Amino acid sequence: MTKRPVLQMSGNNILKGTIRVSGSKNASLPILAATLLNRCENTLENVPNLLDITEMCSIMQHLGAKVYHLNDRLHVQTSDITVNEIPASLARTIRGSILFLGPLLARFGYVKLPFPGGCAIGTRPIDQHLKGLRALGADVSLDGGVIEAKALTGLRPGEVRFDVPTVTGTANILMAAASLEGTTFIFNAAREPEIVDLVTVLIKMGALVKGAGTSSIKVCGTSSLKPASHRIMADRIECGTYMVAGALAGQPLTIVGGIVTHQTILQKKLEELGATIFVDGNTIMVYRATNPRAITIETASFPGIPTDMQAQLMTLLATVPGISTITENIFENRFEHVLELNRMGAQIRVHGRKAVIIGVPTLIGTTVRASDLRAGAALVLAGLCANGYTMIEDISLIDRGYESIEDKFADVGASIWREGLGSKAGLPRFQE
Ligand SMILES: CC(=O)N[C@H]1[C@@H](OP(=O)(O)OP(=O)(O)OC[C@H]2O[C@@H](n3ccc(=O)[nH]c3=O)[C@H](O)[C@@H]2O)O[C@H](CO)[C@@H](O)[C@@H]1O
Ligand SMILES: C=C(OP(=O)(O)O)C(=O)O
Repeated sequence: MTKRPVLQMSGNNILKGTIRVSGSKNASLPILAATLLNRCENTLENVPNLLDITEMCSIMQHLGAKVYHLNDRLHVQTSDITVNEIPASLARTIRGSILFLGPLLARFGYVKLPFPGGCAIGTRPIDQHLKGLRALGADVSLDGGVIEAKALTGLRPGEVRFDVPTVTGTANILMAAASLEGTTFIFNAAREPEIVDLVTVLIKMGALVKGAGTSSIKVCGTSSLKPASHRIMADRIECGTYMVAGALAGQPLTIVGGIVTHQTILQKKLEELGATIFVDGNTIMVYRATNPRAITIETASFPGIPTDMQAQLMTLLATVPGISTITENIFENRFEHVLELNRMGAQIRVHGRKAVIIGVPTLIGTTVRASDLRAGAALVLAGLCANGYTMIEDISLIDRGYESIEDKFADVGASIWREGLGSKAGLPRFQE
């Protein structure tokens, strides 16, 4: 009988040594989708070996792209894309599948795509993506969870004004606009670093883009985009997760390969809590908070505390004396990890969007379940510091976004291992 893999760890770990941050999942996904625009061979470095990337590449291959590794680079050849529909079986595996909407519509004037998958953390509407594409001349309909968009005479540049800043929505409009002759304006755009990384690639392809990283972006597109070669930025959520691990158990934990300027607010919060952090260039050294203080956290879009760090921070606050609070402002249903942390002895109550955390002396190891990617990461952090043995089930959710998490923590002294069939994240490398 197949035994699904689990992560196991013995508790009270001290983390000492150097841990390296991989390439960003949420930057790789739109950049992979953007390669559909130029009908060329593109070369990407630092693409992380993650389940979400494997799924994204499978969709690219379904569409007709050739995707293969050569000397640690991912080559993506998009000359022969013939398909402009994605079946539900592929689209529902990842949130990133929504990122094909803009590029396929721009390339073919038609796309049919079921609602995307991804972390179950709220309703995750896509009305802003559709509003943006309509502003560029698309005729969009929704039928039984399937999106169909047409622009039979082609999309046209225009003005897109988002009601809420959406990361993947901004990426979709940027990609479509980059391939349209003329100027498109995007207002209330997302300012996340992953948008800046995507824009860097679109500029390499030949689009002129101003304002990435601010809420107003101007795109002068071209219908003859060139091939691009790009090194994906470091994963700021993985980096943040290790910073929290350092604040929990670092003696010290040294994090390399991240981008310090992406962590300004997180660093301030960890220091407010009592962790000691030294920064030298992009090396971040984090010492455990020995006399931690309760703090208040609110998630926000960049440069605020990311919603993707909320669960990990909750683990950190679970054993801080006093009463801390976390308000989740981005997604309305992102507290599933509370049940599992409470199972480990935490005292957390949820009141709508606010979690009230009464610090307990220690967490206690037990069997828990990852309900989504970051909830899974939060449980890894909890298990590393708890008293006794912890087992985490449903770890494929963790493999969506953390490359070799158990190897990385084991290399800095943690007692953590994976068991069960398909034990190593088991991600197929695309053929050389
Ligand atoms: C693949 C990827 O990059 N995923 C990230 C991306 O998700 P994703 O792009 O799905 O998240 P959005 O930025 O779109 O969501 C931000 C907010 O806007 C709302 N909204 C969004 C779109 C829309 O059409 N209508 C609408 O109301 C959402 O409900 C949410 O409240 O940004 C999130 C917020 O930083 C991160 O947690 C995810 O890790
Ligand atoms: C929510 C996340 O991912 P996705 O948007 O791909 O579900 C995440 O990375 O934390």
